Order: sequence, then structure tokens, then C-alpha cells
Amino acid sequence: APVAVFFSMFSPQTPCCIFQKQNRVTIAQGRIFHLHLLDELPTHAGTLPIHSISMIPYCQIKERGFKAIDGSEPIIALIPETLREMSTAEFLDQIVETPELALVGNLHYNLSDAEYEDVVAQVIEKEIKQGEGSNFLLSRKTSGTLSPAGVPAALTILARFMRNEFGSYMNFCFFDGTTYFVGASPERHLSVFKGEAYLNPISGTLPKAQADFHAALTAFLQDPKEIHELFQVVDEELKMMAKICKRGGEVEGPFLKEMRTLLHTEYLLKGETEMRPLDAFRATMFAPTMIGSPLENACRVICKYERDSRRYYSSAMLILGEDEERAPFLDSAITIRTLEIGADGHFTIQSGGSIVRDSIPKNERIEATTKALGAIKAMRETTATPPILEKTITPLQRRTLMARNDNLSQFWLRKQAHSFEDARLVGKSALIIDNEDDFVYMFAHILEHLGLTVRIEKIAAISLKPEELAEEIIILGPGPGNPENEADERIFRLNRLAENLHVSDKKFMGICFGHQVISRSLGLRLERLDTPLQGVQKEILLFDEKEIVGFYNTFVAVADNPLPSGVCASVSELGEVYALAAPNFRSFQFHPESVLTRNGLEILRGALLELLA
Ligand SMILES: C=C(O[C@@H]1C=C(C(=O)O)C=C[C@H]1O)C(=O)O
Ligand SMILES: NC(=O)CC[C@H](N)C(=O)O
Repeated sequence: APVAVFFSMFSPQTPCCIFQKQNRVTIAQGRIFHLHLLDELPTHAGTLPIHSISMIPYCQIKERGFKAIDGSEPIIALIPETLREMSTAEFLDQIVETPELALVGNLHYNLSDAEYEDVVAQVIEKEIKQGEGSNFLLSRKTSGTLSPAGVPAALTILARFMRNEFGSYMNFCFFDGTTYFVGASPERHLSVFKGEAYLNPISGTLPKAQADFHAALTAFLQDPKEIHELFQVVDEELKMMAKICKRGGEVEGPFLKEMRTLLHTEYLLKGETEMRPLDAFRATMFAPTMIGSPLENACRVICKYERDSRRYYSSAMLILGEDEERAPFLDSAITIRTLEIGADGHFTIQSGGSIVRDSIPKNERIEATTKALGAIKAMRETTATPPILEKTITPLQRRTLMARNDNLSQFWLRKQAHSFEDARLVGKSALIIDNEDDFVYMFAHILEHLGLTVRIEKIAAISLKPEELAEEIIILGPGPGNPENEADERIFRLNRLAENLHVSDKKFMGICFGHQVISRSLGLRLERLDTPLQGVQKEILLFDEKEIVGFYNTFVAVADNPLPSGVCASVSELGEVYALAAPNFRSFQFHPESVLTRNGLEILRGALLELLA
């Protein structure tokens, strides 16, 4: 019988992965290898189109030099020996569910409700309000026990995810011979097909169980917190795209993504990549929606507040192979809404939400709980819940959603097909100081489009004597932290470089943190905003022009001291310095390189022309 076929290939020791994307189910069976580096994954493997399917642990982010609570989990790689494909319907026809599947005893959380809410409150107070970043994803673990355990449970849950979780990017069950990872992942991480790379930032969550769904959706679509939360991850993923797609890309969306119990908002980023898919994957470990921004510092924050290793949560299940034309492909699903089930039926599922400056601890706790309970409920639910969005959304609501793009930078939204090259800037050289925020890659992308040649370096790697730097202009990049915290070597060096630049012949520019250290070196005072502008779009008066710009700061320079002669400041009504201009430098408190700054390219062109042409 067909059922027997599955059960035999899924028999207690046979490693296997079944995954469903849209209407296709792939069943791979093979051998398991435990690896420690991405580069140990085979690049070619016989004649099968899929070369490996791997559970990548979160601590693999060490390969980027980032911090993680390290549980020493290996990459669990399945090297397929057989592959079968069929339609979802055909697969489901052959599955006999186990109706008695049930939870035994209570669910446990590694952090109580109060503890999780406290973590959220602390992250806002001690991180976002101290200039450490704009958003951070903190999670907690839910665990319980299922009965019966083993193959029947895993297949039943997979089938229920397939029947119920219509919004998934991928539903899957990965079995390494002992442990089952069963997931209904809403979110693609990276995929590369025929040289085209895709990232899919999803953020913003509306639980569907609402007394008045129509009103709740309207409020959700207009909620500045949800809007900015998504823009922040778009910016963070554009930083990744700028790294892996040298020739540029484009942004599609926003879209609403309907899941069984939740709605999310999302964008789709795509671009051409020349990188080897696995290198592109390493450069994008892991989705900013799972970590925060800026990414490297967010990894430290996670280590500070989470108690346990994330194991295989929030990383990815990675599929590598070759297409029919023998071009390499890569596909990956983010491992959220994913249960890790042991042979004894004990399972854990981890979940969280993006914490931003205006997050409310209780709501964040409810959101994280809804995500975990949604998966736990779906695994026991035998009847399908039909989607409701298409039937209820109004044209006005659709327009409200699309209007989110009105004030974004067209440079990033549309494919940068034509050149923005400026003859007066072609061949000029810039050194951008990477101050631990990959915004510098977006900055470099804009500068290259204007015709400059660009080098990006960490402050630790360069001389602090401007005359020893070859480039015509030095750009001090944005970064986490308090510019006055000179105990930090990076911050100390950046302050010294800013001072030295003033007494040199070099032209220079500062963005956000860079602007703050330049302001300090002119004797301006910094203030900490109690309502940080982390990930916020505002209309400002920039000198004489109205501009819509993106801010990612907690600190501001205030102009209560007279400025040195020759220096002009663009100042808000509250005395905050938005920008400085002098014959030898320009600096901006906002981010001209952000998708949130509508005319960022033109603002930079203007500043560069003033300085270099
Ligand atoms: C992190 C999770 O979900 C992510 C966080 C979201 C949010 O904060 O709104 C939305 C979708 C996911 O990108 C999770 O399910 O654990
Ligand atoms: N994006 C940035 O450069 C932020 C600068 C500084 N850490 C602040 O929060 O104000």
C-alpha cells in the first residue's frame, strides 16, 4: 500500500526530508552528515538535482564573526540518495493521520510571561534608548510532550500543516534518524535561482481572531509601529542585497501574507548576484527579522537576554542543488513555526517578535505566544480553516497598504537599470568607514552609481592620520553605541579620526554616528532622546529644502554653542542638528542611504559635488 511506502522510507532509522512548496512535495531520503562549516557541504553530488538539505543551526552565525550562545550544534546535512516528487494532493492522499495525537500534560516556557515582558521592557530601556540599535528580536521557548511519538506523529503534523497552513513558504519535515523538525515556515530566507537572488522581509503581525476584523485590519495597516517595523527590516535586508547583488536590485510589495491565524506584511527583494550561492547564504546569515538591526550588535543583545542556545530556531533549512541547465540553485526557509520533536515525543518550539522603540511588552508577549500556539494548535487541528483576506479586504485598504511606498526612495524600489552617473564625480575615490552597520554597503552602492570608486574598511584597519589615506573623501559611517563611550576602541578611534580630519586637507562626510562624532569634535554637545528616533521617517527642513528622511538614532547633537566660523548647521525647532555643512565636510544625522530617505541619492549627489567637483 502507498502508505506503507512512506512508513518504510520513514522507518525509525532512515533519515529523510519531505518538503512542500506551493503544490509540489519533494521526498528525499539519504545519509546524514554532521558538519561544522558551510563550506563542508558538497558542491556536487552525483546525478540528483538536490545535493543537500541541511538544518543550519543559529550558532553558524559564528562564521560571520558574530556572537551567539553556542550550543555547538552541528549542521545536520542530508545527502539524498533517492528523490521523489508528487503533487501535494497525491501526497496527502497517501497519509493516514493519527487522530489520537495529543498533548500530554502542560506546556512549559523557558521564560514566564512576566519574565518575557521584562526582557522586552529592558531591551527598550537599555538598548534602543541607549543607541544600541533600532530593533531586536528576543524569543522564548515553549515545550511539551506529544503522544504518540515517532513517525505517525511527525507525518500527521506535516499533513495538517500542509492542509491548514496555506500561507507557508515551505512546509517540511526533516528527520535525521532521531529528531524530527516539522515546520510551517511563512518565510523564505534567501533563494538563488539562475543567478537571481531573493530575500523576503516579513514583519508586522495582526492576529486574525478579532471581534471586528475589518476595523482591526484598517488600524493595522495605518499603525506607524507596524509600518516602521517593516521598513526597518527592508533597510536591513537591502544592506544584505547591496552586498550580494553588486549590479543592484528592486523591491516588490508591500504585500499582505495571510497565515492560518495571523496576517503579516512583507516585501520581496530581488537582484542579480554573481556570488556563489553558498557564499551569498553565508553573507546573509541570518534574516534580520530574526535578529534585529544593526545585525552584529543585535547578535550581542540576543546573547545578553536569551538564556539558551537558539539551536535550529530562526536560522534556516537550506536546500542546495542544480537546475535542469546545471546552474546551481539555493533555497532556504527560515526555521520559525518549527517544532523540534525528539523520539520520546518531547518537543520545543521557539517564537518571538521584533521589539522596537514603541513596543508594548504585553502585546509583544501575546504576539510571541500566538505564534507558538498557532503551530501547536495547527498540529492538532483536523479541519482546514479557509483564508478570509481576499474576501474581506476593501480597495481602500489595498490603497492604504500600497501608499506605504509613496515616500520611499525610488532608487531602491526600482531596478537601478539606468546609470545615475555624474560626469563630475566619475573617477573620484571614497573610503567609507564601516562602523559596524552594513548601511555602508548601501552607501557604497549609491556612490558607485554616481561614478565614484569605493573602498570599505573597519576603523581598526586604517590609519588615523588622514594624510595616510589615499582616497579623496573619507566617510564616517553609522553605528551602534554612544559616541561618548570612548572606552570602546572603535568609538575612541572614530572620535580621533574626526578630530584629525578637521586639521587635514581631506574632504569628509559623516552619517548618523559619523555626524555625531564630527559634531563632538566641533565642541557640540550630544543629548540622548527619551523617545529615540530609531527607524522613523520624518519630514524635515534640510537647510532650505523640505525632505522626507529616515532616522536611526537615539543621540542628537544640539546647537547651543556657537559654531566655528565657516560651519553651517541645519537645526530643528528643538535645536537638534540635522546636518552640518562646511567647505571641507558634510554630515547628516539622518540616513541618506536608507530606503526611508526619499531623495537620498540627490542629497548625496549635491553634497559630493559641493565637496569634490
Ligand atoms: C520571529 C518570528 O516571526 C517573525 C517576526 C514577525 C514580527 O515581529 O512581526 C513576523 C514574522 C516573522 O518574521 C517567530 O515566529 O518566532
Ligand atoms: N545609526 C546610527 O549611526 C546611530 C548612532 C547612535 N548609536 C545613536 O543611536 O544615536
